[in-house]
Amino acid sequence: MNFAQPSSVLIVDDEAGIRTALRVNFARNGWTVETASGVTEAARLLESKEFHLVVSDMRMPDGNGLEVMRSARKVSPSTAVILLTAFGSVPDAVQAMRGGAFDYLTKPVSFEQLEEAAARVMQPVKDAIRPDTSDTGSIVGRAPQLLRAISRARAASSTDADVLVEAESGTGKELLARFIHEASNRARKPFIAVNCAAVPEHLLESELFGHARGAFTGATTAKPGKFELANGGTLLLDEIGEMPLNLQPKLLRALQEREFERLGETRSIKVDIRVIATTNVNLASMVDEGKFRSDLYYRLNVIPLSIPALKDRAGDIELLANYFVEKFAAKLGGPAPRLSAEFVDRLNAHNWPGNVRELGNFMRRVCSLHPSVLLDADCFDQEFQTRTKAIPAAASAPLVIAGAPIRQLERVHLENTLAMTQGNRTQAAEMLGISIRTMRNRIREYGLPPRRYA
Ligand SMILES: Nc1ncnc2c1ncn2[C@@H]1O[C@H](COP(=O)(O)OP(=O)(O)OP(=O)(O)O)[C@@H](O)[C@H]1O
Repeated sequence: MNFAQPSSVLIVDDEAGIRTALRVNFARNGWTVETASGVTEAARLLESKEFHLVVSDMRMPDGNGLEVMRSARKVSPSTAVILLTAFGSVPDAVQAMRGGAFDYLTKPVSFEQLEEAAARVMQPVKDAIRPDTSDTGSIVGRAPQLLRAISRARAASSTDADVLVEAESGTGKELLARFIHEASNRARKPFIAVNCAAVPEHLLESELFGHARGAFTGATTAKPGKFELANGGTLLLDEIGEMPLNLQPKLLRALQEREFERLGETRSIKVDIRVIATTNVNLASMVDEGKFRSDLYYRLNVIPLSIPALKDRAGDIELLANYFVEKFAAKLGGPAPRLSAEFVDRLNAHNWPGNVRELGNFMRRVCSLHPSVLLDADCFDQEFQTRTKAIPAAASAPLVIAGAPIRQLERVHLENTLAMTQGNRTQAAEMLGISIRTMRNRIREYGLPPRRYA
């Protein structure tokens, strides 16, 4: 099925006046417009033609906008859907985002607002590239899937709902969480991050909820937890899949009631926060395996967001490589080297299992070891070989035959790298461009002997 040309939009609303007004305005801006008066008619049109954009009212006599969105998804997952929700209806807005809407707008909607949202569907590039060289708040990229994630994050930021970001390690989950915070009306309040995998299990409860003086050995003073410190702002629960099962009921209650007690205290503390949780393991399968409570999963997953892996973002590898080169050059105070076409080809040919973090680390190494005006194929090869060379012949991992499952390849790559670093996980994680906790997760997942990789 081909897209109707040029930019095509389907307007779904039971009010004829709104349909006409939107038809006229979209057409004036060069869009090809079709309209439907309800869910059934919309479904019929969606089956006959593919649209770039669907703008649908949320509540209609024969159904709702979520059903229109489902019909669109079924035939064309790439069609963006903007839902128009009733003024002040937070549940509608949250439902729209949960259902995967590109954006939602609150009625009464001005055509300018709608055109602005629609423009993001069609011309998202300039919107997403921010020439900011600080470590936060700048999400570089223009791949459509990334832009969609950013748009959804922007839409989520104007609700107060909790968000769950599921994506591979190093794809920018924390960056997206900061983006949501900064775009929200909590921006002037604290953004507090807790890495659930990095805090030792026995300290996590007090880290999150605080403790009274004397609550446990070593608790010489009372201390507030991250929930309290984030009051008014946003709490990031990074690597939520690492939350121990015994702590999950207390976390669930804190999320539901926004109320908890410090360890060793009976007084309840109330907070006003937005929680963003991130994970690079599939939480739904952890629920199936009984490792994560389903009620907590559903409570966290109010607005699901995902970020595509770097290898699936055509064009972004070069863009990011240039961004990192400029960033390092700015730090060192010199001009940024250019990337030769061969260098870029080689970058594009690699599959970056550690995603943007791995690319950033690689570019930093290349820039510091090859101070030249042009980074060419040789620079790439030398640096890449240094990373992958010297896998000891004795490495116990078997050879991988072409066509073997990717996971097998990853396992072997991991084993080889760990063998190369004599089992030093931190060093191996740095080389692979993944975080130490991802390394820990993979070692566990693949059942590699933990003591060898201390
Ligand atoms: N689109 C991007 N533009 C610029 N920098 C990025 C982008 N994505 C990621 N980065 C950078 O890559 C590094 C890793 O990003 P981040 O920590 O947000 O990833 P993550 O998915 O949370 O990783 P992990 O799961 O390992 O915690 C950071 O230095 C971040 O600034």
